[in-house]
Amino acid sequence: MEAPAARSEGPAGESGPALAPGSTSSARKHKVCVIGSGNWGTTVAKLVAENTGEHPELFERDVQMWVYEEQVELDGQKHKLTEVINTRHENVKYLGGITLPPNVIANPSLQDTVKDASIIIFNFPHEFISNICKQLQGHVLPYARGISCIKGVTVTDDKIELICEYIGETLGIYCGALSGANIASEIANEEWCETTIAYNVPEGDVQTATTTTTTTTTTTTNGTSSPATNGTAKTPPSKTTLVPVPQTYVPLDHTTISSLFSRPYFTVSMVSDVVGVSLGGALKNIVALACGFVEGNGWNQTAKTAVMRRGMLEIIAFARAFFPDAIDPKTLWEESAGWGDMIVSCTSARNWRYSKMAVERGVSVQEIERTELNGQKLQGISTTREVASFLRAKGVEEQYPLFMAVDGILDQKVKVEDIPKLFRK
Ligand SMILES: NC(=O)C1=CN([C@@H]2O[C@H](COP(=O)(O)OP(=O)(O)OC[C@H]3O[C@@H](n4cnc5c(N)ncnc54)[C@H](O)[C@@H]3O)[C@@H](O)[C@H]2O)C=CC1
Ligand SMILES: O=C(CO)COP(=O)(O)O
Repeated sequence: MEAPAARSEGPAGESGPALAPGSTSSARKHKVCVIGSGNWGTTVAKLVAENTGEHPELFERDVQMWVYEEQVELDGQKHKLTEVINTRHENVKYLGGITLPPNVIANPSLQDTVKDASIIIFNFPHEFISNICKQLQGHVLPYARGISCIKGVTVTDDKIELICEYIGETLGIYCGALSGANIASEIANEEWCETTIAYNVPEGDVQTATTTTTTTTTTTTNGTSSPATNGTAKTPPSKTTLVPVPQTYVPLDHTTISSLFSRPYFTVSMVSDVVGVSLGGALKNIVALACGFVEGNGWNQTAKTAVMRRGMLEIIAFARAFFPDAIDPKTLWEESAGWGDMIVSCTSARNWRYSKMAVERGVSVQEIERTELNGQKLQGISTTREVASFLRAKGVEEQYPLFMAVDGILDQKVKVEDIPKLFRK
């Protein structure tokens, strides 16, 4: 194996802004890293690294990608996954067959990955959030900003938090959310799709005419902005006192964030509804499991459509009940993070595919996750568990019959064929 790709030179210190090659501006560029290297983590690292390479005036070129280190077998020998990624430029375990840009650099150290990063992209299965955040505490720049691509929630007894809220509070930074109808393998193959990024530029960060904490803009791939329709959403008040991004940096606004994620094959819509974007992505995984169960049971598209419709009603009810000031109902209707994600998740994504397989084979979906996914995770399983336990703690489980039925099916206490009875008046 050839030597691992070298790290790029460190960023300039507070007093010495790094100048982009060929840039006439003295603004300090952002250093970007990705925490997570699964199917979606690696895909997002690929697309942002393409952009950091194409926008040297905005971003440092190299993107450190944290890899949960493991051994992989290649040519009859065991190798560290990080070494394989850095030499073959391919994540052979989680995104085989896709060549990564050489400026994606696999790093087994969490602390080293986030060192000097002003933009941190969080992208790993949500069950690891607490452990990872604990290890990151005290190691991120005080003014770093996050984008969570994670679909899930965190629940402690009768308290529920969005993943981006949890990250923000644990690390003392602001964190937005990216979610949409996004199948990693298709995007890695550069097939076109859309996504939604919810980001409220924190007060005190550099602002431009098109980005404020209360105004939403929709930024297209060509960088134009237009007024968005869902500008009424409010972000839950942050309990954290934020350190502003220093004015020496390139402004960290909707335009810069859009430039980091937009690709010709990845259309980004920037909004402000962090709750709608986060909950749409997290809760649709419960509905996707239900759709797989129903289809695996031999029922067809009409039954599945009923489940999707019922599921969306429960998502909206859940958001209104537990995040009452923050959800903008338009997000779920108009954004990729709403109905778009619901449709793709219930017709072709992993939670649907493997829950269908479980019923067809007569085994549990947990067993299928263990035997068929080669380390990938079905987020619907843990999200269902967490949401059901939260609803029980709140004493409102009867108001969410579909969510609770999925929990019962996972426990083998409810039969798939009993689902229609739950909705009889
Ligand atoms: N794969 C997809 O098409 C999409 C996934 N997402 C979301 O992205 C998030 C990340 O999912 P993927 O990248 O697909 O992951 P994945 O399911 O493909 O991979 C699992 C990952 O977990 C890591 N891991 C295993 N044990 C660990 C531990 N103890 N601590 C930390 N990490 C550990 C593995 O190294 C691997 O990177 C999820 O919330 C998912 O819902 C969102 C959109 C699309
Ligand atoms: O979120 C996704 C599609 O938008 C991917 O869902 P799965 O994790 O079920 O593959």
